Amino acid sequence: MSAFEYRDGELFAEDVALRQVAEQHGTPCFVYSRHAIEQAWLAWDEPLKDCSRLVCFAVKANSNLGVLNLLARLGAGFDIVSGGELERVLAAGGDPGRVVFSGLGKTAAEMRRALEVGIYCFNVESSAELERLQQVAAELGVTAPVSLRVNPDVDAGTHPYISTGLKENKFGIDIADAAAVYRHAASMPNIDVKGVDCHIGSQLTEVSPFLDALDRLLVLVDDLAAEEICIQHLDLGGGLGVTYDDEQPPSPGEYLGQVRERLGDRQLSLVFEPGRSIVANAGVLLTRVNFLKPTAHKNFAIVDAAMNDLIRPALYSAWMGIDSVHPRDDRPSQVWDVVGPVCETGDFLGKDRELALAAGDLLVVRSAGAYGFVMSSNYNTRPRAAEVLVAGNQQHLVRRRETIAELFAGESLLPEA
Ligand SMILES: Cc1ncc(COP(=O)(O)O)c(C=O)c1O
Ligand SMILES: N[C@@H](CCCC[NH3+])C(=O)O
Repeated sequence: MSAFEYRDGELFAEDVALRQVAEQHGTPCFVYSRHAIEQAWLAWDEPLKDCSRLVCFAVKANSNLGVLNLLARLGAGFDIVSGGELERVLAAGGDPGRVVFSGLGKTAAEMRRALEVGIYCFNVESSAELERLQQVAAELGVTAPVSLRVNPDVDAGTHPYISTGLKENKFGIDIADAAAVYRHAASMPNIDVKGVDCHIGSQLTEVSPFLDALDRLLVLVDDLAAEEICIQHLDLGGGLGVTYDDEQPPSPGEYLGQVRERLGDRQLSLVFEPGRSIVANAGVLLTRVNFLKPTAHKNFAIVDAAMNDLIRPALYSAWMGIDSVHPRDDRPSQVWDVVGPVCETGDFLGKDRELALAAGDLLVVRSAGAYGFVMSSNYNTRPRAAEVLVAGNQQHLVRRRETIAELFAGESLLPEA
């Protein structure tokens, strides 16, 4: 069963009509399917069942507490990139012992908190970060478990804004310098060298760049072993792509099979940090057509969701599927630009889409479960959308729509002159 299917001429999320979600919670609204998240999680976890592994959901892809709670109950670990994400994981019932901390700008306060709660590993991205972590760990009288995030200089073949493994990218430690940094790390009293890490980019639709990166990391692992620096785990990051349109990315099972083959008889635990491939196609953005505006040059469907709700089309020219919740064949279909009300020409959700529309219709933007709500903003003083998680015939409001008053909270007028 697919999570979002038409039944009797209207679109359902599991056993709930999306029309009903819109009536109950309004639009715009993100709707997630519990079943789809569970299935996507299993697609990662099952192929690794027989080995020492940690699958850490990349919280940046979708940090809703309900979603994190569901994944925590399934036994997921979490990949975080900020103190805020750590607190979300803890609030959602995640196990800090299954958390990896990525990101190239960790503050001393973030390091301290992560050490206090006992995370699984820090993915360290520079020598300067290593020095700071040593200092913070020494102040607390503990040792910090560390992987170095290595930049293997591999082209992920994805959008330049989400490619992270080339030497001109800001991420990771140049693979040519990695052995020296490991030697230094191994000599530090409060650093415990555990693993090696890389993440070469997001929305990869081929396995080969991952395998190129892996080959380079394995050379490093073997060189370090010869120096008696023992790497216990290999973290290959996230990055596996999904189908938005006609992409045909490998399944997690195919990808993991090829990775495991490459490892030979090395005794390495495996860590992965998938984000998009677990949640993207488990979510849609539900929106209502506010006005239709046909012009001599273009037809615009002005909907109540905008770039502040879903920025991927505006930011990466990303194509995301758009469908009617209740398609009608009694109207002619026409080609529409589906746009939001924000005062930017870049505020579109989709261009040149053939749809049979009338004002008041409900639409969904597909594949919006990853990098959707998490990248939303209050631009144009628009409240953030609600988030609903559907499970069978149940709807759970996992985040209510922001109120206008909340948008002002924390601001103040100037003192009187
Ligand atoms: C360090 C790190 N790990 C994991 C991810 C998750 O990537 P994806 O959502 O493509 O699986 C990202 C984002 O690209 C990342 O920067
Ligand atoms: N935000 C990006 C992915 C970023 C990956 C973060 N490392 C997207 O929507 O495709």
